[in-house]
Amino acid sequence: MSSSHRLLVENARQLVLICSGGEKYLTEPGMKNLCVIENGSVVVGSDGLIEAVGPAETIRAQYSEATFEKVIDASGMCVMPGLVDAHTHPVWAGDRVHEFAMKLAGATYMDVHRAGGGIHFTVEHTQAAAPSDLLASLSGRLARMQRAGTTLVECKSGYGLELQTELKMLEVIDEARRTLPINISSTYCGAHAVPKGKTVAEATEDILQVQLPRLRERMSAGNLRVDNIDVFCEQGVFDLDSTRSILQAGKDLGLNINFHGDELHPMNSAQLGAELGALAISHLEEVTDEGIKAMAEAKTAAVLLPTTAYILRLPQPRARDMLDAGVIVALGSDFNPNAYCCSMPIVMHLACVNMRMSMPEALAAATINAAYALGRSHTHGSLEVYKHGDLLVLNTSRWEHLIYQLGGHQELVRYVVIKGNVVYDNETSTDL
Ligand SMILES: N=CN[C@@H](CCC(=O)O)C(=O)O
Ligand SMILES: [Zn+2]
Repeated sequence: MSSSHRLLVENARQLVLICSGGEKYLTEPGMKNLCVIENGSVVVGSDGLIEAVGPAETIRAQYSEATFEKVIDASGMCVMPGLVDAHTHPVWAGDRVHEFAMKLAGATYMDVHRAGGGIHFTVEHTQAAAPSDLLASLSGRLARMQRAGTTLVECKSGYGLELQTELKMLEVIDEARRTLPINISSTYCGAHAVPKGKTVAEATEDILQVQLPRLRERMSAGNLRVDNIDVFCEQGVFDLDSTRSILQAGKDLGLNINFHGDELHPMNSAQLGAELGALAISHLEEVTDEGIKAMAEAKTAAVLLPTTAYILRLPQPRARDMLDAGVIVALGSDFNPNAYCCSMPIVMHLACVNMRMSMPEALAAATINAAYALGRSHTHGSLEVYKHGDLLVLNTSRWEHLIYQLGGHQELVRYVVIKGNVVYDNETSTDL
């Protein structure tokens, strides 16, 4: 092969493909047996897509005449797909460090919410913020995530709760998607809380009659891209009926259903999601056996959020029961002013220790299955030919160190690559 290519990463001690048969997701048996090549190389073409992966000597022979814009010698290092964060709330103003102190002193999430804090506090600050300030803080947060290895991230609106601010947030997300290297899946979450002074019925009516129709106009005019619709289905927030009507209306607009369910109380959100053909449901700390069965049958991904259960001291999501039942389990950081974590390696560590997942299961959940939860597993989530050349080079000889070394990703991540371009080069990376 004599043509020019964007990137060659060669001689990786371990090349973790995740899977190699075009799988759109992995369930428990596949998650336990990830596809790993010892001493492997990967080639990314000038279109940013993976052109070849395989044993180093095979790639060397195949590309002996080729030229590359960049070559990374990954001898002694590991290469894996970029991580996928399937659930974040990264657009907001006004941190909530004072509430962290309240919660440490014993207040529950709903105590703070009912007292007008929590999401309401963030809504007030986000409504008042200029789009340029929101974009600046979003960009900084996404850069942090990228340095921790995330190359595809879901970003929600939901701190507006009225048309203008929800649109402002979605526009900021869209601007980030157009201008930053990180891949973004955008989610409309206008039903994140019931605005102060409104009933659930009034809030639902506003979403159905005002917000969604305007969103439809903006999307069909081609000046706003939104991928998913979300609702916080919870006691004291949106009940099952209002959740159903909002999600169905979003689906009618062509959005993927991807919502918060069964977090603090069993709401039968899992059964509702399965009935509506949801692509994913997040949280699920309180999911029932029937809900687990329904999700497995409907192929609705469970996006588990270990930071939330950790910070709020909630019961852990039943990851093992879900995996055993054949549910597609994915992971997300849930980055938001309540759970301030930008690191998927830390999320995987918590999933292993607190939710009893194995390291291969956690990595599959943070790559191919998280991509599935965002409807992107045909292009992301594994190192396979024709997928995006999004990958990490880790300064360690075994990939499991990324999970084992709690917080160690800051030293272990040597390069982050998106579509064959190095977007983070960590010269201070060390292998101890
Ligand atoms: N549970 C609802 N939403 C977020 C929290 C958002 C917030 O507290 O600002 C979550 O997923 O944890
Ligand atoms: Zn959330």
